Amino acid sequence: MIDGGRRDRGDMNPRSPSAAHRVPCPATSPRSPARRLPTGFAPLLPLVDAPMPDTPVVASSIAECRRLVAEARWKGQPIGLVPTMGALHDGHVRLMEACRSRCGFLVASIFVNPTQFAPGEDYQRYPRTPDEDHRRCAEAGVDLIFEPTAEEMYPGGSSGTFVEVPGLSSVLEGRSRPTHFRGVTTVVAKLFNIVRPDLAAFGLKDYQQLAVIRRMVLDLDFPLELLPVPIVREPDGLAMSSRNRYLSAEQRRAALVLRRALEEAEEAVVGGERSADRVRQILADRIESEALVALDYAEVADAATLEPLAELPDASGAGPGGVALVAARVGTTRLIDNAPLPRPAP
Ligand SMILES: Nc1ncnc2c1ncn2[C@@H]1O[C@H](COP(=O)(O)OP(=O)(O)OP(=O)(O)O)[C@@H](O)[C@H]1O
Ligand SMILES: CC(C)(CO)[C@@H](O)C(=O)[O-]
Ligand code: BAL
Repeated sequence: MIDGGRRDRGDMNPRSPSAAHRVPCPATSPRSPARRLPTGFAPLLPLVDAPMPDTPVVASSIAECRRLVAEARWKGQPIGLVPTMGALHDGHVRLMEACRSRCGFLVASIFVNPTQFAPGEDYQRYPRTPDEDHRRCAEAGVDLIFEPTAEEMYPGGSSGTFVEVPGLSSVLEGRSRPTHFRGVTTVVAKLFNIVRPDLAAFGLKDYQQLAVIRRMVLDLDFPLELLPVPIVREPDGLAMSSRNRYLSAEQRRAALVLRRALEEAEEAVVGGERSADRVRQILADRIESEALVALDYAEVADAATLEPLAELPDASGAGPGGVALVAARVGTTRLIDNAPLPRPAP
């Protein structure tokens, strides 16, 4: 059972500074007024072995991560986990804040997972911003950053075992990225086994990813609660994404068409449209009207099973109803977005 908010981190100092170290907390952080030390001391902070309650510890080994989480669990603190691939933005911070408010000890993992990238995808050039990531984690109240190397997670370079959720993994994103979700579920299963969280937060921006992970948790009896977090958008509506930084100013403007298409689909359904095909057409027409954007898919699916709908379920029924999901390329950058569709009046 998750309860919490209580933060007792006084014993969190790692005994082995070589295996885990503390993130120097920014002097401006509201969380750590006691840590405003003279500048000259800053480089020594990771080596100091005295309690420093408001800064995350960074563990790069599985053993160290397990040891630190075990200490917190032993103290009765509910454990929260936010898995990320780094290049953190406000969407990630929202996940951390949502999880923070429900747990006593918050772990954020930062790992660009090679097994979810196909050859030719952007694994090598995926943005890596460790210093800024650590600063954001500190501000968001993360207690432990788990930041392993690829060799630590996949000794020898690959995994001998994969976790797969067939069906759900092969539609939509899975059609364009056939090995993607197998890599996601494998690494998330590993993270769940390493951290053994009570609560794990995932963003609704990656709607299908959450559906796949939910199914894995159910089928493999992971003893944890999933916390879905709504999409965080830029003020102009673009869904925040680490990959947005690949976009030129012109592409950034063009990418707004994804959100506009979703808004038009919602408006059509509010106006009484029941045909999923017509809503798909609205999505596709809007996205294809933007010359810099190449549509990958525009789907209207059941919000729980992700099966394509023929008709949008009306307000006489119960349950989640429909969801519109879109993916497109803007130059070489692949972006996704989605929106729940309201239930039209019967
Ligand atoms: N705008 C957002 N709103 C809510 N959650 C988000 C948002 N962006 C990412 N997340 C969530 O953060 C977690 C980590 O995602 P990830 O590190 O891949 O970031 P990302 O911005 O989605 O990157 P990418 O550009 O590679 O898709 C996932 O659960 C993801 O759904
Ligand atoms: C869940 C995840 C961290 C697994 O690598 C990744 O797919 C992501 O960042 O959404
Ligand atoms: N957020 C999804 C990670 C990926 O595209 O690989």
